[in-house]
Amino acid sequence: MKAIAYLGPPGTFSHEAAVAWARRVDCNWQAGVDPFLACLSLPEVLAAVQNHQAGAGILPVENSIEGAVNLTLDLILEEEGLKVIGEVVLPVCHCLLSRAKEMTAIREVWSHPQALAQCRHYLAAYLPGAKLKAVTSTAEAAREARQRPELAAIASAFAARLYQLPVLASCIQDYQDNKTRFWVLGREAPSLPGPYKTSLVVAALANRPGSLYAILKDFAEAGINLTRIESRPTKKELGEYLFFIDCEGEATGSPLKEVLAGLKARTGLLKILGSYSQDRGETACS
Ligand SMILES: O=C(O)C(=O)C[C@]1(C(=O)O)C=C[C@@H](O)C=C1
Repeated sequence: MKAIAYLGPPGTFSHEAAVAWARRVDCNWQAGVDPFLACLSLPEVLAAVQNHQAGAGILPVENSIEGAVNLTLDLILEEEGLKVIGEVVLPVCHCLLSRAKEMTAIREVWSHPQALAQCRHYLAAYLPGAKLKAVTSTAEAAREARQRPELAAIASAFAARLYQLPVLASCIQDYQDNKTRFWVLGREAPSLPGPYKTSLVVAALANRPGSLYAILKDFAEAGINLTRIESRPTKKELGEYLFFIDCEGEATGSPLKEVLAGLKARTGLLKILGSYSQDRGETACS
């Protein structure tokens, strides 16, 4: 079994999602071999899978507070050889980690931009004077907070244990039931029980009235439930969009198979990103 690549360093939420995925697929790891590969960025996670350094890669795709992770959508759109082989829905409980003796001693708060955004109200209420700094991951911020007591990191309880940092406050996200959904990228989906989901990207042939409606109508008439729709600019013309759609069912099974065949003939672009076992979000918090 090859490694699972994730956004590092160790202790990120992506690391927790990688652990959850390894448990789900019941990996039989070789004793003494680290089954996880920490990468510096999302493009590096993808590259590790592309060049066979890793068998799977974990990419955050959406968060219940902040919405889409656009970089992931753009990376997967350009990707040719890999597909979405799974998903992990992770509860995200943010903690304030610091060696500061009291809150008034905190001069800076570091974290991943998504985490800073998810805790916007807390930061405005409790640390209004602190300088906010966006870094590559929550664990990177925790690593720095270990070195500098005037700095606090927003990161997980898992990172607090790993970097031996005091937890000054926990569950500081602006909405309590915070979750991030990750895609697992790879070559072949493992055989896991259903229900299944399919992710795809579609673009209308022309920018005219009813073109998106015509796409959605096919799903509705076939009784297929859409679980998500997200638009991204085509990057070619202002006002032109691609639609990332997640729906229930497998691309090779009826009635989705017939709907996709119909769409292929009538749309400007149809890219199937993958069919995979649905995660009902039962993964436990760190
Ligand atoms: O920095 C981390 O811990 C990550 O795994 C990245 C990331 C993200 O990109 O959204 C993952 C989950 C949380 O939403 C916050 C940050």
